[in-house]
Amino acid sequence: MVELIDLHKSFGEQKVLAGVNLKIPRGRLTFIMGRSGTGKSVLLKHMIGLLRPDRGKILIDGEDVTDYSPAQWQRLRRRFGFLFQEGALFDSMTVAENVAFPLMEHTRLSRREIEKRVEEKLAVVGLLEARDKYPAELSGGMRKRAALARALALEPEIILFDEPTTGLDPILQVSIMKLIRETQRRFGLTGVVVSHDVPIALQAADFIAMLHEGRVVAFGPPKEIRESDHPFVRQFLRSAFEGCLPGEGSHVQEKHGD
Ligand SMILES: Nc1ncnc2c1ncn2[C@@H]1O[C@H](COP(=O)(O)OP(=O)(O)OP(=O)(O)O)[C@@H](O)[C@H]1O
Repeated sequence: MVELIDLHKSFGEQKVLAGVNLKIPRGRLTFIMGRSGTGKSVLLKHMIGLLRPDRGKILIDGEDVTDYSPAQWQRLRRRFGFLFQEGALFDSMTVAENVAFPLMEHTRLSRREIEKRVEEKLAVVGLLEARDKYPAELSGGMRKRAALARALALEPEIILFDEPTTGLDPILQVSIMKLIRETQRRFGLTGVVVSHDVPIALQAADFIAMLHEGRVVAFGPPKEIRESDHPFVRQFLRSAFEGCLPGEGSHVQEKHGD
């Protein structure tokens, strides 16, 4: 569905993407992982035309969209939902108004249809009760759920999450990830998650792409990634489990212990 071919991107002297090849499988949840500053968000932004590559191609459903005009991208983007790190809600709007916003901007649905859609999406994320609250009155987890409802409002085929669990306590991290996973399955969405969280990724992902030094150095289901013999992948997984109590994560440490 989304295919990146030999994608290159530099900012001035800084080379960020150095030949990324990645096929995002349709209807599955793919995690993009890698160290901080390695270009995961930059990669995500190429998928929705917010950045243009210096070289390489972006295919969506087999169509080359690399040189789409801003107007073409804008139309295409209606098929995407986003939940960005800074994906702030509008503070001056209630939860329901926030979810309604993209519908008012991008559709010709009637007021009643919009209200119905907003209710549906708030029900999916368990926030119906908070519909008239303002973002400042919500906890961090509720804000993420509201942002998820907003991302779902346009009923996208593809949904992109940039660090959806950052800033939440470990229990909320798991519950948000579960919600993302359930929603993705329920609607058969193509999901892309950028995350640092190895245990969550190993549990929730259908596929994991490991980005390192500007390239995807490993791609596969969690089991394959776990068994990868790529030195960076091994180091990345091992670091995630360092500090665990003996026994926890030891399968990774045993396998990659050196
Ligand atoms: N618009 C831009 N202009 C200049 N440099 C940029 C721009 N966007 C990103 N960069 C640089 O590209 C590099 C990769 O950034 P990116 O945000 O993609 O990293 P990341 O892997 O998502 O990091 P993190 O995990 O910390 O969020 C960084 O060094 C960043 O400063």
